[in-house]
Amino acid sequence: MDDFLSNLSSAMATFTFFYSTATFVFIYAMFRDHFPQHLQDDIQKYGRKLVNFAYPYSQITFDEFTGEYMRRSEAFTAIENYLSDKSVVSAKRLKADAVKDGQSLVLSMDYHEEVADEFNGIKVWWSSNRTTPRSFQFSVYPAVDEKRYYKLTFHNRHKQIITESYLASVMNEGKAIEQNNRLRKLYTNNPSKDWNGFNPKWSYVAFEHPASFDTLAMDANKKQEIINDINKFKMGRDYYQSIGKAWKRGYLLYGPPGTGKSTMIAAMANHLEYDVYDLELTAIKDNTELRRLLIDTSGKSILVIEDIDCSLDLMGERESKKRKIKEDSDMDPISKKVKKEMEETTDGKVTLSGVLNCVDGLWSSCGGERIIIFTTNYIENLDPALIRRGRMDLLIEMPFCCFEAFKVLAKNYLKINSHKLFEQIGELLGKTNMTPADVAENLIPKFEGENVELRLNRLIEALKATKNGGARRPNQKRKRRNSNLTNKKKK
Ligand SMILES: Nc1ncnc2c1ncn2[C@@H]1O[C@H](COP(=O)(O)OP(=O)(O)OP(=O)(O)O)[C@@H](O)[C@H]1O
Ligand SMILES: [Mg+2]
Repeated sequence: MDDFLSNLSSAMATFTFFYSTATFVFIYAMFRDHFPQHLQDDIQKYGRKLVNFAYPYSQITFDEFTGEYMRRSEAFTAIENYLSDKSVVSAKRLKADAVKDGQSLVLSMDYHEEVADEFNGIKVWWSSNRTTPRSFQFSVYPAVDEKRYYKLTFHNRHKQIITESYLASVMNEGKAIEQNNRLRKLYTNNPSKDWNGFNPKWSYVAFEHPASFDTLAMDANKKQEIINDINKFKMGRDYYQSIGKAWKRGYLLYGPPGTGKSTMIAAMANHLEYDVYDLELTAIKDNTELRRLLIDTSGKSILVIEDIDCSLDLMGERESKKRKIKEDSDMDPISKKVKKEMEETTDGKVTLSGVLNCVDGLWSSCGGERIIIFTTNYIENLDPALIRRGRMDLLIEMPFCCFEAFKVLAKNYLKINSHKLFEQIGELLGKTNMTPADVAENLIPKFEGENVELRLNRLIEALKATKNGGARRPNQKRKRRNSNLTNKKKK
């Protein structure tokens, strides 16, 4: 009997629902067809006021993926981090994600959970949501049309303070938490032929290079100038905004092999706590691919292009341009236009000026706090127009080992600040071109327990041999090798 009654009441409820919906649709159609437009507008206006009166709350939605290229939204990530702690306290259902490559766990609220937050005495509510795919799909990968988003709900009368102050504080706090949780990464670009939905443009390993400015061997004043420059850059958000310049800086490191260019990049990345993108230009076909790669990089990062003399065709870039102008002057205007388009799109070989233009254009418009570093062993091969101020902000020479640099290496490798043999070594270094890498090699113990004096004497012998022409020539031609920054297998 109970079953019968409950079935009857549910049937009646369904009937009532359909009946009222049909009535509403009918009345709405009458209203739309027969009422004059101005009356409809007034009624809608008052209707909205009534709804606002009955439900005086506003909502803001933050989607996980946004924009034409469907990049993961920075706001979404910041909110996720911001809500992490609050969720642990108040949400009933939590999700766990591994961060720092599985070294620790971050908890966040599960879908369709809600947590409350307070800002200057104002109460707001955050909910975590996802829309599931419309059709059933059997796949091991996440559904492509699944959308995740956060929704913020607050009273209408607090709209101004929420949109102007609360959200900014959520973003700042969320980004700070992310900075603490994240594992710093060294990215390398994959060959463009392999890019697809499941193979990303960049692969990464954990960036665990131990270099620091303390262990970097070079002239102390020069080192301090570089540290000041990058510190000023890191703190310069408002400055760059006030002068209307993109928040980016370009360095060119030049010097013979083994003078510490890659070590300097690692020291900079560690000092700034930035990720590193090691861009291998030979794996890219044209400027379009370069643009796609650069769009896929994040802020707080250093983009490195090592050995540009080996990666790019820089020699005579101007010469070939001059030649082209002469050839073009013999052509009719239509052929000229077609040729120009072909050169810009299909031919589109990557050049240093192409890279700089791309970086200037993209980074001026999408986010800041980025450094680009080029390295070369042969600065004399670069077109002076490309390394002028404004294109490269600072040229940093990494020279052969001087006495001051040696003292840093002695402290690193031998744990000493002075020794009776230092004077002789200083004299020899003044007359010899030996790289810090070669000096370091002589200071490393060759057998268990080799003492300091033996190692210093070996260095003295090597310096004497170099002085007499026995050392390897630093200016030998060579091909681009794997970056010295890479320290682990890719993921
Ligand atoms: N200035 C330096 N300070 C401390 N260590 C250095 C320095 N220069 C070289 N070394 C040591 O020598 C090794 C090679 O140096 P590094 O790879 O940084 O040279 P490089 O200038 O990048 O050379 P290349 O032009 O061949 O890429 C480093 O692993 C480091 O141990
Ligand atoms: Mg190097």
